[in-house]
Amino acid sequence: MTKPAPDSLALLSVAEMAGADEAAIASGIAGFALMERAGRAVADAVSRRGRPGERVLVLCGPGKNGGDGFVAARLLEARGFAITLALAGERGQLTGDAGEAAAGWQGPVLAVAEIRPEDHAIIVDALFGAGLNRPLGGAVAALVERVNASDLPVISVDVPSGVSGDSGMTAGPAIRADETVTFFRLKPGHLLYPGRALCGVVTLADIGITAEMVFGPGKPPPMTFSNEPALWQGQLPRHEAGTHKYRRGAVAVAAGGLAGVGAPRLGARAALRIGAGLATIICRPEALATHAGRGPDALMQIAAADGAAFEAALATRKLSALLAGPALGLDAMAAEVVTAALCAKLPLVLDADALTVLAARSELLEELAGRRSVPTVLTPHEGEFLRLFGDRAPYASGASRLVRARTAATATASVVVLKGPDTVIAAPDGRAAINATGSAALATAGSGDVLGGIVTGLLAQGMPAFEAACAAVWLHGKAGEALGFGLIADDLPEALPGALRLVAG
Ligand SMILES: NC(=O)C1=CN([C@@H]2O[C@H](COP(=O)(O)OP(=O)(O)OC[C@H]3O[C@@H](n4cnc5c(N)ncnc54)[C@H](O)[C@@H]3O)[C@@H](O)[C@H]2O)[C@H](O)CC1
Ligand SMILES: [K+]
Repeated sequence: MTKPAPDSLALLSVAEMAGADEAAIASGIAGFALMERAGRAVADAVSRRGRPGERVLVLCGPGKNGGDGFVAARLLEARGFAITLALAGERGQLTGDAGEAAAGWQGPVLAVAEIRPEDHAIIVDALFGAGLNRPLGGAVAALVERVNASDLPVISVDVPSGVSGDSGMTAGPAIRADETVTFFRLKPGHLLYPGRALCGVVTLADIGITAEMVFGPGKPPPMTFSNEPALWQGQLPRHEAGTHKYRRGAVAVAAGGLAGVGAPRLGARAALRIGAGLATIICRPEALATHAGRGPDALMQIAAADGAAFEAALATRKLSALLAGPALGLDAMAAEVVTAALCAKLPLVLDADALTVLAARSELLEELAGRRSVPTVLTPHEGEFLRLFGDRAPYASGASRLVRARTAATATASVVVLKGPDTVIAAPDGRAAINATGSAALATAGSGDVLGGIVTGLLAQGMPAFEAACAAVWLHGKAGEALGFGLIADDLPEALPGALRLVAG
């Protein structure tokens, strides 16, 4: 059993965050005390950006997000800022902690239609947070557009108004913030686009809720994480001094013919660079000479003329993991290779063409579900995901990437890496992680082939599938960051030793 992931990386859904609130209150902290601390954290963020005397516009909504705003307004006025407070809603409707916070505000409460954002230096967005339950409309939507058009610095409370805390998605207008102050733990919406971009810098404030209260004995373990080294570093392969190449695992990469020689080699090189002891390309006979003529010398190649020969090649080699997909082809031979790959009891990564082949043959998808006991990782990008799972709920591209990846992982009994600028890694057991490393520089031909090779290389060294996929995505991103724009996929394997040094214990 792998050691439990650190709760410091936990991401909490809106509902889980409400549970954290309740746990804190059950432990004896008054709900209003939480709001006071939340409002203070917001006031501190404004104080870091502005100077007393400056005009601050505080936009409050009808619920507790607005309550945080009322507290922040009161504290900022006491610090010498000139506060304009506007309420989207009726003051008489404010109840509970928000009503108490509003009662603490002695200044005027304007209507949304009365204010001019442009007359201020800083704007606090305390309109909607965890309670957003429909697209912003009417006067509030118009206000959001005016705030965004003002180009003034905006500090959002909890999440930018209009952004879903669970998915990061926006169904209508949404505030574009320079900074978002949130509480206790991040939400998925802080790391999933467009929410991640709309948040600006996310500041995590301690409002008195402790890990003990939320993750302590008897509480369910966290299942959603920010993809950071602490999540998998302990499972990275370690090689003692006396090791040898066979101990470091042997990778095979199923390749196609002459049409795509480069892609499988990128995967194989990445597997070697991440630490696999051996890598062999199994290609079609017409491509053998081409593969043989290319470096690195550590890379071997053999030919397989059909599915049976491929299966025999797998059976006669002491392999530890297999990558199938990069430039595999989409013809009958490719389908035979994917079938053989699924039937071999080898840790397996399916990428690119193998996913397209899988999508075209539903019987193979059933084979996948039968591989419960063998580590299997699928690494689709958006298009491959939709081809595999269809564009219907809950897989549809309009749904939360977290939900989509999780559902796919359960359906295929495989780890699913839904690639993108906010790659989500989901395991069949319900765990999921959202990645934040990398940059647009990685959107280049062959980048995915390298990622597939890194995952395969880590599986070959015995790393569990979910942790191997999380580590691979993180390292791939870091390699891309180190190289920056101008990188081509060929550079990525060579940048892996540097990325590994960031996490080498
Ligand atoms: N531990 C914590 O996380 C703390 C969180 N706090 C703050 O509480 C809010 C959540 O407050 P809640 O009252 O549940 O919801 P909101 O204030 O976000 O929304 C208010 C209300 O608005 C209605 N509504 C929803 N969507 C729309 C819409 N599109 N148009 C109009 N009206 C809408 C709906 O009825 C909502 O109930 C959280 O974000 C934190 O900021 C605590 O203050 C501190 C501890
Ligand atoms: K907000």
